[in-house]
Amino acid sequence: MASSEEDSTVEEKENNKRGIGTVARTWLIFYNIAMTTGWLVLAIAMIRFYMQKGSHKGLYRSIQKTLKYFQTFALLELVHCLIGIVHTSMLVTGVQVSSRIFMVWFITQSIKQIQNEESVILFLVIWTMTEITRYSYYTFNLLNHLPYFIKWARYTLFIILYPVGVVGELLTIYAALPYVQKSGMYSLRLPNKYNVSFDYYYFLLIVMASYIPLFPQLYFHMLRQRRKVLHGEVIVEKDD
Ligand SMILES: CCCCCCCCCCCCC[C@@H](O)CC(=O)SCCNC(=O)CCNC(=O)[C@H](O)C(C)(C)COP(=O)(O)OP(=O)(O)OC[C@H]1O[C@@H](n2cnc3c(N)ncnc32)[C@H](O)[C@@H]1OP(=O)(O)O
Repeated sequence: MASSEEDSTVEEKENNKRGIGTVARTWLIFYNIAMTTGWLVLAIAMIRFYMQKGSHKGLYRSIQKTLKYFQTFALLELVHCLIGIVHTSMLVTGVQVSSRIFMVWFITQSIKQIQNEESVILFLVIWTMTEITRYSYYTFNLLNHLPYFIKWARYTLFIILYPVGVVGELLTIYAALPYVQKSGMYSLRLPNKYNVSFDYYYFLLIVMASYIPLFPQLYFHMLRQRRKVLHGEVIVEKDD
């Protein structure tokens, strides 16, 4: 009896340390386990596909449903941030999540002709490695049983994976450009009843250019997190 009271006090102290209650903590454990499982399922599906077919052609088509579900669920990360159950920047999370959603729904899913590009497989593999590590890190951390190698992997692998993932994404958008230009998809030409014009082709060029100022912000954010978590440095974050 005394020991279970002690256990719950330890748990309460841990929750207080993180500044979240038991309900929020339970939800986050469930969410992170679900996301780890989702990305593991994707990893296994990709490996099985490649082993059976010996080619990446058709791989995206075979995993698209799972990818769409789990990447779209990541929108909940903005909600977590908004309601204050995770202590992270809304801006950084917003850029990260929206760029992924955009890649899945408005590029790879919308433009079938590019689904067999090597660059699609590149970013898929990189995202999968990242997310398995990231969500398992959060899960073990919330359970207060965090193996050091997962912590190390979470705050080290991104050094290589992040830029490689960005290369995969940019090459994919680049491959989409001719199809977008030819089809005029998602574009609005004048004259029309709203009297506005929108050219998706030029929008994609702007998106590609926006990686130049935005990606370093994410990368340096992660480097600061790394110094804080792996080296215990006290970092005073600017209010972003
Ligand atoms: C509309 C068109 C838009 C187009 C925009 C174009 C702009 C393009 C520029 C952007 C390029 C992005 C490209 C990207 O997609 C490429 C890749 O991802 S490649 C793969 C490599 N990527 C990575 O390694 C980064 C992965 N992403 C992240 O890590 C996060 O998304 C990020 C928001 C970047 C950083 O995370 P965060 O600030 O949350 O850092 P921490 O993980 O250290 O967490 C901070 C604290 O919050 C707690 N936390 C966060 N999430 C959870 C959770 N789910 N459950 C529990 N706890 C959570 C965490 O524990 C920390 O708490 P504490 O400090 O108390 O320990």
